[in-house]
Amino acid sequence: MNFYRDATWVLEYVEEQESSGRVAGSLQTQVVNSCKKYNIKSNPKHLYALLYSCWRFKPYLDEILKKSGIFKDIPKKKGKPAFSKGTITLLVHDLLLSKSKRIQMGKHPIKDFVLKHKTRLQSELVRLKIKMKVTDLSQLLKDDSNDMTPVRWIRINPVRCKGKVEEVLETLRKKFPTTVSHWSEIVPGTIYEDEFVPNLFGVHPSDKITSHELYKRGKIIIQDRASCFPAHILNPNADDVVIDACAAPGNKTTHVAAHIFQDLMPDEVRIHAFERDPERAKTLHKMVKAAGCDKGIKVHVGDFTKLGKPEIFSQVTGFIVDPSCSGSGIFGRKMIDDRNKSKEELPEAEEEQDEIADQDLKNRLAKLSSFQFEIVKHALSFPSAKKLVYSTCSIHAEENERIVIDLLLDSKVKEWGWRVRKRAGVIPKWHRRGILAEFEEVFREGTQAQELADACIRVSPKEDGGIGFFAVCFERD
Ligand SMILES: C[S@@+](CC[C@H](N)C(=O)[O-])C[C@H]1O[C@@H](n2cnc3c(N)ncnc32)[C@H](O)[C@@H]1O
Repeated sequence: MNFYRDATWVLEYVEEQESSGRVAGSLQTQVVNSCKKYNIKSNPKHLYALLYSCWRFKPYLDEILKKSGIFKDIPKKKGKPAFSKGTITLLVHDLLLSKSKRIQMGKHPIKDFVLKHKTRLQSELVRLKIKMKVTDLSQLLKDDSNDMTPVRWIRINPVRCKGKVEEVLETLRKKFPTTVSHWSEIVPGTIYEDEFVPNLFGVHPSDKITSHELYKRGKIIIQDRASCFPAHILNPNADDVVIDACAAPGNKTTHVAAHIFQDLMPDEVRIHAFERDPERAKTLHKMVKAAGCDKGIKVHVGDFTKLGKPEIFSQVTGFIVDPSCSGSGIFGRKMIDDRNKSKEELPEAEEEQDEIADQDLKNRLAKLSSFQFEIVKHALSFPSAKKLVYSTCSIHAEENERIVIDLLLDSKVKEWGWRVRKRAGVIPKWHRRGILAEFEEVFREGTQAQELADACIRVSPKEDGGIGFFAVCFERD
């Protein structure tokens, strides 16, 4: 029973995150986060496997559960339902849809309750299969085997290397003796040295990194290439004081630290990392510590737009703003996004379903983009700030180019003297830039639209060797 109880907590956590529009990261991340939050003892891999399958089948499971009337039958204990709907859903999943078609627990009242409804549940499953014209519900699931990163990116963390980066390189060369000249040539056992971000390497996703000593000692950090772009573009030096406005889990924060402190142990706070979610802030704390930067980075738990007062942080010169976004560029979210699309009802008519999904997405993007605009604008109001990198792992223009346009048109942002840094200062050799048509809609004269599109960086998911991404740099004199 303990396993199903733990799985119920995880399921409820994921559903709560999803319904509040706060889903940050993949389902895997959600499972790990909820295990931490509830101090869950069950094996996260087993929980993920159940949740993954349950999540994929959820619209069909919901239909079977509804038609079977099982929820109406839940007995009451002290006036409250004796069994949780979430746990029943998981048990029914295992009974009808798992490989073994068995509920994996010993004798328990909730198991007896579900088994009492077995015949009804099975006949609803048969009815649904006939309605959907399939012999197995798995035929209705979308293929998400593509929803994986093509490259595992790792960067050397100089702060933990104490001036001996060369030794780490040596160890990496021993582990991966063959160097390839393009990330697309990576096969197990080979390594690629990135041409855009220093000290960044690509290896095959099947090569185990997390069990390696370098990783355990914080000397290497797993971080997607595109996610390394913001700190590389900001390029802070020892004189800078930086705010990371949306910091957890801390990849960009620790990368900023690598620039500011390089291979010296930090001895004073030069980075302020804000994180609104207390649970994610715990992960941030851990990552900062593991990277050896805890003396140089102060974590502030709370909303940056409220805690981060310009008059308090008047010495801050640079910003990383990487707020919550739709996450449409990242891997491992496909089933979350598919579920978002299909949660209204079962696909009666494809077109109707597409319309509902389009409207849902538009509403979600409208909410996200107004938050993204506000948080960047707040950061731009800091008196000594000279440079700010805004980024998302979204592929939608609403969260990317259109935020840049709205900020450039904002009277306060103009008054504060901000402009967009040109391509020459934003990884000029990177081939994929912002969407020109978005800027042309607004900036119709001369070459301004082209310059603005060129100033932005876009990374296409998979095609460019990792997650989908967007980055732009604002600067002023
Ligand atoms: C995309 S994630 C950041 C990833 C991080 N930059 C990294 O590279 O590891 C966005 C984070 O911002 C946090 N967040 C959202 N709104 C915030 C706010 N107003 N103030 C502080 N943190 C916020 C979310 O909880 C989430 O952890």
